[in-house]
Amino acid sequence: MSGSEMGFRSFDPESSFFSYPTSHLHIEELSASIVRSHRETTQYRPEELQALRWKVFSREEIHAYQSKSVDEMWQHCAVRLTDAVQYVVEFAKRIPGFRQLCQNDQIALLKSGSMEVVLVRMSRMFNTENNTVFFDGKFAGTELFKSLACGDLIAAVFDFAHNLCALRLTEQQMAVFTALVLINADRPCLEDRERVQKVRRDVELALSHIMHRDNQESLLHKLYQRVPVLKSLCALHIEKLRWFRQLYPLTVHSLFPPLYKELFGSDTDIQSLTTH
Ligand SMILES: O=C(O)[C@H]1CC[C@H](C(=O)N2CC[C@@]3(S(=O)(=O)c4ccc(F)cc4)c4ccc(OCc5c(F)cccc5Cl)cc4CC[C@@H]23)CC1
Repeated sequence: MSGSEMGFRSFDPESSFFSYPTSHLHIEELSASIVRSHRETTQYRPEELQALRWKVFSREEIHAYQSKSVDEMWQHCAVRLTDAVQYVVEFAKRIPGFRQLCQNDQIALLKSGSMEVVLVRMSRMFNTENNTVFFDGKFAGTELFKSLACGDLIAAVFDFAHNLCALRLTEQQMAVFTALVLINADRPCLEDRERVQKVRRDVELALSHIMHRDNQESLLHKLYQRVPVLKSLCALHIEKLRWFRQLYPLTVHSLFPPLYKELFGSDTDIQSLTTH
């Protein structure tokens, strides 16, 4: 295979232009557009979160959350999760290559990956010094979520956020990592797996390019190690939702956001995720 077929323009001795392998330029552009999409579709900037870092809930406020009924607190979190997922849908739509995928595959990737991206994004909202997460305008510890009656899931969600937050990813690294979490050719129900793999390949190159540039290649394997934990967290969430729906079928049916039910309810077809 010749250089030009591999996407390399040969050096032209006449012109002063020393050509980069086009793939490098393409990867640079891809990284920049993913970072821009991330910045445009996250609800809080790192500097805002930094400024709010020590704004924690008072004992009375925590008690108020703990006094909520199970179904009320579940509904509250379901609404917040659905809101966060909508930002992830916006993020996905702005990733070059994602929109070129067929509608079915865009929806399949969002259905299986959006919760994982939200959980990765949550690590930006975490304070490892007092083990709290930004929630409803202040930082909250696990005890605030007691009325959800799923302490093991909450503990696992906090644990994941803590470990990822401890890696101190930059916004650029976080942006490209979330694109990688989303664009996964092993997801179920994909029509054109090859196409997804091709888009993923470029995002993988973008992540290693950024980590190399930041001299933090050692973080790459730590990041890849966190991915299976995401999968188990989402499985645990679905398991808890089944338990919750048995107890409170009406709450789920009439008070949970339709998008939440489409994403996390069992095999309902997706209406509101259509990404045109
Ligand atoms: O876009 C941004 O910038 C950010 C905005 C804020 C986003 C964020 O952190 N989040 C979006 C909503 C929220 S949360 O803030 O409500 C929250 C909930 C529990 C926690 F321990 C911590 C936070 C959330 C909601 C439900 C959930 O699983 C489904 C679920 C359960 F697990 C358990 C019971 C009921 C339900 Cl339904 C998991 C998470 C984790 C991510 C959290 C992250 C992205």
